[in-house]
Amino acid sequence: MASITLNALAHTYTENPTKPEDYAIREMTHVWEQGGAFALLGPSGCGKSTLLNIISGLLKPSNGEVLFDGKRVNELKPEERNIAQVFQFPVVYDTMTVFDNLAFPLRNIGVPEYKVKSKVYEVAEILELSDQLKRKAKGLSADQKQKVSMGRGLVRDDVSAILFDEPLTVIDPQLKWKLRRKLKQIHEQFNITMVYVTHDQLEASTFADKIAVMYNGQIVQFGTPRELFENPAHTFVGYFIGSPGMNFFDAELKNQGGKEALMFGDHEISVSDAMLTRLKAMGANKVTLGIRPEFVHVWDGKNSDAFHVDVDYVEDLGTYKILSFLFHGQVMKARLSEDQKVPSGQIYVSFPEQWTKVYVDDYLVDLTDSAVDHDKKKEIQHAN
Ligand SMILES: Nc1ncnc2c1ncn2[C@@H]1O[C@H](COP(=O)(O)OP(=O)(O)OP(=O)(O)O)[C@@H](O)[C@H]1O
Repeated sequence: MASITLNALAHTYTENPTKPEDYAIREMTHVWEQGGAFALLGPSGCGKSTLLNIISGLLKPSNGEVLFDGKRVNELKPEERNIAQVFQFPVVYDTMTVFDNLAFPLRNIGVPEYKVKSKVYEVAEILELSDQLKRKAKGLSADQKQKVSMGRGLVRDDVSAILFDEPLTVIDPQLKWKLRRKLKQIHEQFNITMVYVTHDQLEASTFADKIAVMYNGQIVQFGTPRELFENPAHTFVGYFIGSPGMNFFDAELKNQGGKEALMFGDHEISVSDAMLTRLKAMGANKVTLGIRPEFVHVWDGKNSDAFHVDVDYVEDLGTYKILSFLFHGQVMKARLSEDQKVPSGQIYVSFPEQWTKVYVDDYLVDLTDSAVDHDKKKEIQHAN
């Protein structure tokens, strides 16, 4: 078991990189603490597999270091790193029995046979494979094979970490949920550092205590599922997490009757005085505002403090409804609870100040950070 540190790590597949886009991994420093259950979440092509392959040693990074428990491992071969990796597609030996497949990683490092037996039985029990041990792997279904693949990752006590690269891709939807729960249970039982790569937010949040959201070769936020939902640090996190994602609209900082205000067309959007002061100090005249559909307040009747908007349509999703409305010509969404009246025509909505997030150059303006910190985050993204 180990912590995994990525220190000023960057990777390019291009021989002579000249611009940030030439990097599959843009410079990042990141720590996966020992024993944690983590997810690496991001869309296709954002660099997830590249990062996993660098950690496991299948790929040599262009810059920076990988450290396990503080020790540099860049020069170690994959087999010397004690990392177990479970891939999208099962890696099993078809001609071997399930028992021999599970025993393989242990026999490979010369573990005595009595220990092999007890460990294989233990892992088979957890994965509900005990009654399959004598079967040849060839006859197993895809999800049983993937369980064997996972088991091969779990049998060794000496692994520093287990990396899962979209491990449930080939699993039936009904079984996915069960296996995800199983993995979580295994994590609690074994206390091994686990990094679970996926493009699926539900998979990430059911498995992981903390999720790293990756976008364009950068980890743009590392936080609990709740933090990512309530306080997206980057517009991409707002857009990618949640269903539907965050509403975004552009606003301008203007002087209205001697006082600064954030305006969206003719509408003044309510943010704190501290935020207005911060934006002025940053020289940020144009900002992006974000509010989750769950936090848009839809009033039942007329309200002088709310915006008067047009209902576009209402989508019924069973236990809740999504209302689409037009706000100054822009389509926005609000989530209605089951018991909420379905509005039509013209209605009143408001955006509670605490849930109206302000972004400058895609990064959250966080009043708990200094203005300098905001610029630093931007700089990191544009580094290399
Ligand atoms: N061997 C390679 N040679 C050149 N470019 C590559 C290579 N492997 C990946 N890339 C590029 O690096 C970027 C990151 O790819 P990577 O496979 O790491 O992303 P990913 O998030 O794992 O995507 P997916 O979920 O589709 O596998 C992409 O632009 C991809 O085209």
